[in-house]
Amino acid sequence: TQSTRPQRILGAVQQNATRGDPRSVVRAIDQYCRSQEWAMNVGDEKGCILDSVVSEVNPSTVLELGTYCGYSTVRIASLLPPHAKLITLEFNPKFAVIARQVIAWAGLEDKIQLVEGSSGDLIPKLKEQFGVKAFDLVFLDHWKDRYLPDTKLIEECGLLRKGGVLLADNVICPGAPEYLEFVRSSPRYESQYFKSHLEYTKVEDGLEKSVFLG
Ligand SMILES: Nc1ncnc2c1ncn2[C@@H]1O[C@H](/C=C/CNC(=O)c2cc([N+](=O)[O-])cc(O)c2O)[C@@H](O)[C@H]1O
Ligand SMILES: [Mg+2]
Repeated sequence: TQSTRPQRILGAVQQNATRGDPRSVVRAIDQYCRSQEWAMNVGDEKGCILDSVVSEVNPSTVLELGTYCGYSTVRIASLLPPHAKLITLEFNPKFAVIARQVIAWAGLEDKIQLVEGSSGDLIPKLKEQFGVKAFDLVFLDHWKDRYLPDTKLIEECGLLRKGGVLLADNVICPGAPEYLEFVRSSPRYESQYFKSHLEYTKVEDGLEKSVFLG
């Protein structure tokens, strides 16, 4: 039977990456998606910007919205300090199954908690169910029309600490215009655009980093 793109991405990891070596997992996915078939991973170019923001924030707790195959999940977690935790939300069970195997291949199960369900349902439960106090970093990479409602939900639930950082992928392509307008005009955020390119292409895209001022 025909395999799916996420299954083929997992295959590329299992064939080309070293078990327990997260950066080799990231490299294997980028090589596959650049040479064989495009996929919506944040990718290697924007990934370097992601790495620099993660290293600068040096977060203890990270929230990722939209796991997909786990590329950015592994990329972020590979840079976290020893006791830091990353919670990633994914509502498509078929993607979650793949992402769990990619995370396991990278040997990062202890740092990453993949929770299946929709962000709108799960965000209000994160405090009580997962003992989360507040996030130091949120990486938004799910449906683009959910960026703004979920940001407001995260604020309402008191899940973002003062000085906490929102980092949003695809603010140009496919684009998240309402989100961008909100974080750039709100006095409660200090926003900065990192110009780059859509993964594996020459099309313009970028990341928006927004510091929550409380
Ligand atoms: N509310 C929610 N709660 C939990 N999981 C959710 C969710 N909404 C979506 N998801 C999951 O997040 C991923 C969607 C990403 C959309 N990205 C994109 O559509 C995308 C498109 C392009 N592109 O078209 O060039 C490039 C990119 O970098 C992109 O991220 C999928 O795995 C989906 O199942
Ligand atoms: Mg993206």
